[in-house]
Amino acid sequence: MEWTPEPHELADLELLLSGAFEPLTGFLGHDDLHAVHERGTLADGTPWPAAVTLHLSAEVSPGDEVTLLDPEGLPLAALTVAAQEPDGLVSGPIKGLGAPEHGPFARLRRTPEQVREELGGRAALAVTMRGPLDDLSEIVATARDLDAVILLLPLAYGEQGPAVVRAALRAQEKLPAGTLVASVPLAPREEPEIDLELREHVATAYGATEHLAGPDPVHIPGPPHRRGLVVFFTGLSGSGKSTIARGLRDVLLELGTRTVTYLDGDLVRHLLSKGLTFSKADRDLNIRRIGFVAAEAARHGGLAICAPIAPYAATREEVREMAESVGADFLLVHVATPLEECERRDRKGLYAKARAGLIPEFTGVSDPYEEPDDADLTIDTTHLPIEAAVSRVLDTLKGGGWIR
Ligand SMILES: Nc1ncnc2c1ncn2[C@@H]1O[C@H](COP(=O)(O)OS(=O)(=O)O)[C@@H](OP(=O)(O)O)[C@H]1O
Ligand SMILES: Nc1ncnc2c1ncn2[C@@H]1O[C@H](COP(=O)(O)OP(=O)(O)O)[C@@H](O)[C@H]1O
Repeated sequence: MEWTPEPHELADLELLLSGAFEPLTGFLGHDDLHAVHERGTLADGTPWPAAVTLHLSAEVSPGDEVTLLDPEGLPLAALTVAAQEPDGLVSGPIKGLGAPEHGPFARLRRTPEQVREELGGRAALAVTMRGPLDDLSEIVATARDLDAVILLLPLAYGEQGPAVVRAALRAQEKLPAGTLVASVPLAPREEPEIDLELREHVATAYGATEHLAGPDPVHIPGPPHRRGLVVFFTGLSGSGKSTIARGLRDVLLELGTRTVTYLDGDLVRHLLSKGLTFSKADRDLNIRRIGFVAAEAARHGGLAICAPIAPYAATREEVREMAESVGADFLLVHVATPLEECERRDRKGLYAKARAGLIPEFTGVSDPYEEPDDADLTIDTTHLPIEAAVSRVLDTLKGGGWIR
């Protein structure tokens, strides 16, 4: 079978294949993980600080071969399953099928072996970096004391990856001639001590005789009016989502201070999600697609407005995570007009049809709507003029500093 691992798993896979995670040769299984958590070693006692795992939600059996793909479908490795835990974690040896040779600064992704060869047995001071180096003098002095070559290892992972490599190249220009740079896709670990220990292991694999950890990057988020924002309306059919969303879009366009992307419900169902039904799987896919486009707009500082029913809490949460993962904010507006009122309005005559059994799986009638408990704003439009509803959203945006 084929499987596309998550981004952090793919990063670990690359390090497993390149030898940067030596002595590991594959994803860890139950006994090794237990030992790592308990003692900071593998089951056989070899020091190893961090979990390196792969989660596979499909069921596999020992001996099965799984082809691991990158998000574009390129085969990266073959995993021979040793075991699968009840929670889906899969262990087993892996074999590389092709080097991932694309992406920014791919030419700087050298294997530990290549770097060690270049060092040719000289002492090396490795500096692992997750952000710019603010003090080069300490590095220069340490390298001089040790009579060592400086090896900058930008830990290029995720959105910030290219920026970290650029910081390493800038530092390289100011450091002594002969300073090497190799980019390492090491995903950060949650616990700082474990992250640091893992960085040391990786640095050693690259031939370091000494390791310095660069300073943690300082994340100063931009002011809210420059940050991306996804305003996500959810509610029953006829609750007023589109009416309020359109009103909001128009006011924002009149103000002219933000770039607005309006993902009109009809447009979505007729273009982006054409052909999808109202089954749970298709509704989820519809919402994920909307979330993906909205997050892309917000990634570049845009303000995206979406107004689907989005009946499932877990899927709404996924969209929140998609927005936040690109550094944008997410605002959930629950248009909480009760079913009776939506049905009384019945603008499109759909509730009548649903009651008559002509439309199956109709939200609120014969299909679920999970009320949000995490809404940033809740609006019941039963006795509210449209302008007042739009004003409530605008006030929230002003209050949060998203518009000025
Ligand atoms: N079975 C069923 N259930 C709910 N809604 C239905 C259904 N069939 C068609 N419609 C019409 O489709 C609109 C909802 O589409 P969404 O894309 O917002 O739905 S979802 O978020 O994917 O659940 C919704 O439009 P709005 O009234 O604008 O919400 C309905 O008119
Ligand atoms: N305060 C309000 N906000 C939004 N819509 C309202 C309000 N009061 C009455 N309505 C009416 O309710 C209906 C909502 O329809 P629509 O916006 O298409 O809902 P949805 O997109 O949630 O299906 C419209 O006919 C609209 O005029």
